Amino acid sequence: MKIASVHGTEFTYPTRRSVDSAGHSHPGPEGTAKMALLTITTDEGQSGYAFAPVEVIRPHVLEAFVRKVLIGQHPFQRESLWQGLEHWQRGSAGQLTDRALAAVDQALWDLAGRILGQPVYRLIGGYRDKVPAYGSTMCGDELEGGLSTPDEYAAFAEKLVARGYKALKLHTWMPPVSFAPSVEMDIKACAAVREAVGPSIPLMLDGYHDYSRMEALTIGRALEKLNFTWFEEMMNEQSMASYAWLAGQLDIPIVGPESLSGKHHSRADWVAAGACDILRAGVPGVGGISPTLKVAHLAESFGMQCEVHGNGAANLAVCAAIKNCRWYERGLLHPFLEYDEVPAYLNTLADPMDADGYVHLSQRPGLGEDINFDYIEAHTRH
Ligand SMILES: O=C(O)[C@H](O)[C@@H](O)[C@@H](O)C(=O)NO
Ligand SMILES: [Mg+2]
Repeated sequence: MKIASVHGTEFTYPTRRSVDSAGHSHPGPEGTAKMALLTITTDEGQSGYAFAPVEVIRPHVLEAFVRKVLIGQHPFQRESLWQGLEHWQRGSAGQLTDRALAAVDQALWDLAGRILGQPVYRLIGGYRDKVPAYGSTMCGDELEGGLSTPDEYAAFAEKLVARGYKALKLHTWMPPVSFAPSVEMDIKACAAVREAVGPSIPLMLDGYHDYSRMEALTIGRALEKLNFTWFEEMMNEQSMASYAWLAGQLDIPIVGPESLSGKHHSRADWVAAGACDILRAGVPGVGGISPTLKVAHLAESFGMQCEVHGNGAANLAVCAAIKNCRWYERGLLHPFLEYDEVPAYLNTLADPMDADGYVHLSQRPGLGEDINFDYIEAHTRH
């Protein structure tokens, strides 16, 4: 069995999510977005799939790098294929991104599951069949009735608890919001949510990502008084020393790194430097399911949790495969958007959550995404 073809299909789909100048998503008018579906097919006709941003797996990336490494190789040789792609990254002038490696690794895992007739979460560990979710809000905004005031965060938090979430994470206000960043507003939002949901619901803050050490310390001390569960990405993650300093000043667990590049390599440095109390890795951000597992196993070796960054079938599979991840990040959520609405390119949700706050793993072979191939075909940009 060998990999015979690799191709990307660019398609459009309707969305009400828009992205601000800092890359944060917010509700917006009904519009059209683009997505790509990566398909890796063997010489025996079996295919594995992964969704990715169009620019991540654009034709140049597939032709200049991915096909050179994959074509003619056994599809189960994932580690060798991943290492081959990582080798190409250094000389790619930034064209071969970690997210491209992630899409390829994800599609190879999906392919293996489809060929073997097994869900990927069982192939990579199979620790549990359902995972408790925390509701992860969108970043704050200036939309009346949205997430524009501490009281609106509090009202939304009550709705999320009523929906079944057993924990909540606030993304608060960030530029370009006119009054952001604001230490005072962040603390007020956290206090309002704690007041609204009561003392027993685990709460986390993932606010502005570039506070100074003293600003972060002020917020951290307030979160300790509010009995928050963790404090995430409050300073520039390129300064590991700042995180090590803050972790030494606070009792509340510091979570990271999320956005930092360097895959499992940089995360090993954070553990060695004591820069975080809980490690963080997401499949798109660290280059795939395979390196995310390496981060999770690294964390476990040091007695640490690894909280997986982000939603989606691949992140969910990792959460279900390992013991040292407490939550699945379900989001991003907003009062104006219905997260449970199935995207047009799927037939069913990748992460259905029951009334008790558990997300159940699909038993479909592969990553379990119920892909609407007819929709994608009909909306493909040729
Ligand atoms: O910074 C962002 O765009 C969001 O916060 C996003 O990364 C969100 O998924 C997050 O930080 N989760 O922890
Ligand atoms: Mg985060």
